[in-house]
Amino acid sequence: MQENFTTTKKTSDSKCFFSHATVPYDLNEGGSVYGARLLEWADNLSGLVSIKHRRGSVTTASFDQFNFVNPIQLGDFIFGEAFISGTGDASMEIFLKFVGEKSVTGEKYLAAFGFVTYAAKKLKPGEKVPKIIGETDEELSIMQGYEERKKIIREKIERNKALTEIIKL
Ligand SMILES: CCCCCCCCCCCCCCCC(=O)SCCNC(=O)CCNC(=O)[C@H](O)C(C)(C)COP(=O)(O)OP(=O)(O)OC[C@H]1O[C@@H](n2cnc3c(N)ncnc32)[C@H](O)[C@@H]1OP(=O)(O)O
Repeated sequence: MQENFTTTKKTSDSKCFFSHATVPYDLNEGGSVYGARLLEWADNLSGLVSIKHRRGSVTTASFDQFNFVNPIQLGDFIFGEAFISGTGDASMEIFLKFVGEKSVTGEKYLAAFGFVTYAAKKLKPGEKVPKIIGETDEELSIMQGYEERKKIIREKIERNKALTEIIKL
């Protein structure tokens, strides 16, 4: 019998949010938030988004890019947001951003943003991840660049094949 897969979903079906008040445990020796803490939150947030989008198991394929724009200081609030910004057959690209906020003045700044690719696991024969429909102006603008980013990823994957041949174990 033919399986009936959900073929399209909206960004709001899977969008996820993160909020946190910076504590000493988050800091590097320079007194700002340790980059790897942000990467951990980013991986977790994008994992949730991709699971909600495909409603099945997923794995992180690549941090395609991650940009640390401004350091986050002790006591600042951090607000994260992530949504599906493009889909392939088995892959989901997640855009995410972290916005810092001074807890007393409310002043906001862009702390970091990036793109992470997740791959769906255990797809059934003929199944693809659902396509994505953007809803806000910001989502639609970011989604416009997906095909160009995917082209770069395909080229990277090809180059990596050659690299993995020469990496010594
Ligand atoms: C049921 C649920 C319960 C859940 C319960 C709750 C749990 C609460 C979770 C909280 C959220 C935390 C989530 C943490 C998630 C980890 O921590 S995952 C751990 C780290 N990641 C890994 O260990 C992955 C290791 N790598 C691999 O397994 C394989 O290399 C991969 C990534 C699956 C790719 O395998 P492959 O054979 O190359 O697969 P292939 O079919 O060629 O490619 C599949 C797609 O991935 C894309 N892709 C492959 N490599 C790359 C790359 N390097 N760059 C970009 N795209 C790539 C391909 O282009 C392709 O896309 P499409 O063109 O089909 O759309």
